[in-house]
Amino acid sequence: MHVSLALKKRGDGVVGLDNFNNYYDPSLKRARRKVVESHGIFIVEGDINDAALLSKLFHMISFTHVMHLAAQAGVRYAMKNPSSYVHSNIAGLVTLLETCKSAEPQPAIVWASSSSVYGLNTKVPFSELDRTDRPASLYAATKKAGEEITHTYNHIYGLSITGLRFFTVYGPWGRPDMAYFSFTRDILAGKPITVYQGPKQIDLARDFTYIDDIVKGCLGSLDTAKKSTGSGGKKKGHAQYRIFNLGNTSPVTVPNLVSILEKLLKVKAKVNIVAMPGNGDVPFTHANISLAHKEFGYQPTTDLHAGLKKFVRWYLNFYGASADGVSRL
Ligand SMILES: NC(=O)c1ccc[n+]([C@@H]2O[C@H](COP(=O)([O-])OP(=O)(O)OC[C@H]3O[C@@H](n4cnc5c(N)ncnc54)[C@H](O)[C@@H]3O)[C@@H](O)[C@H]2O)c1
Ligand SMILES: O=C(O)[C@H]1O[C@H](OP(=O)(O)OP(=O)(O)OC[C@H]2O[C@@H](n3ccc(=O)[nH]c3=O)[C@H](O)[C@@H]2O)[C@H](O)[C@@H](O)[C@H]1O
Repeated sequence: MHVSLALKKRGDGVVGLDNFNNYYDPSLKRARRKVVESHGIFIVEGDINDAALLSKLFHMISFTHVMHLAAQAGVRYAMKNPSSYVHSNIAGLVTLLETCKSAEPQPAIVWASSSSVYGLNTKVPFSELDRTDRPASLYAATKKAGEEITHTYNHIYGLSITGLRFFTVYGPWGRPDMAYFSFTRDILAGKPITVYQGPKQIDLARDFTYIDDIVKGCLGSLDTAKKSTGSGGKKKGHAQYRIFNLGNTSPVTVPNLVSILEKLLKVKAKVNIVAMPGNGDVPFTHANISLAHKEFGYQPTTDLHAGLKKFVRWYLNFYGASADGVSRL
């Protein structure tokens, strides 16, 4: 949503595609659709596995770029519904790449990988050159596989491809399954929240990255993603294959996230602290963002307090003062 609005605002033509699945409340997805369509962005309802639909779209429109964000997200849900990750993050990606390599001309592709590919790395901050062969979750493994699969489409068909490893993105219109969102909902409803703790009771920490900073990184990488040199599936010159971290400048612990929310919501949280279950979570993430900064000037400017303040303002407006998680729009 945010990327498409930013592209439209600067004058780009934008067409979106989403299958509006029910991983979380589809009414939130449809509310986003209303916002983007009110700005003249057309959203096609469909699945990236629908090769015929993609082919029809690419015959109708000569896309110069593809910003591929469609995926089954969420680290912990992979243990409940593994096939959804294969469907969207592997099969769906390949279907999209097959369409792009045959397109005339081939679009430059920028797609969302994930900080989770760093898996069980302990060297921080994570650099793009660090090992990524020990994913801790199926989600992470599908994103790592995506990086390997996109590399082959660059190598064989000359597709220009950039992978962006986002680090725990949050902000207005975000995802209800993520901690910042579900904690806000439950704290306001007076329900207990569960805070996971790592080995030896260490606090878990994330490089929480505000959505507006991520959008700037996406547009920066789109602008520097040189168009492919191939056309119609035939490789010509050497096209770009790039990977960048898009994170923040310093990680914040989950207990600190909770205390910021308590202050913003003016409600004391009821916290159950439990040992981090073996659910694919990693104790911490922290990005080295120097490569994205050097290549396209990526520089996050929103710290967690400022970002959560904007998120809470949106949340109370969208769900209303009762904030019971039911949209009033
Ligand atoms: N939010 C984060 O913290 C974070 C961090 C790292 C990477 N990412 C990646 O960024 C991208 C966007 O994530 P998000 O957090 O906005 O999640 P999201 O679930 O809100 O957005 C993904 C969208 O893709 C759609 N979708 C899923 N499978 C599809 C399919 N097969 N066909 C068509 N549409 C499909 C969903 O309906 C959803 O609207 C994802 O690729 C995710 O893995 C997110
Ligand atoms: O950067 C990524 O690539 C990933 O970012 C995001 O994953 P995470 O960083 O795990 O975000 P999130 O679930 O908000 O948990 C935040 C913290 O709260 C802890 N957490 C979580 C839930 C809970 O009930 N209690 C708790 O302590 C939890 O253990 C963690 O320490 C995306 O969801 C995912 O799609 C992926 O893309």
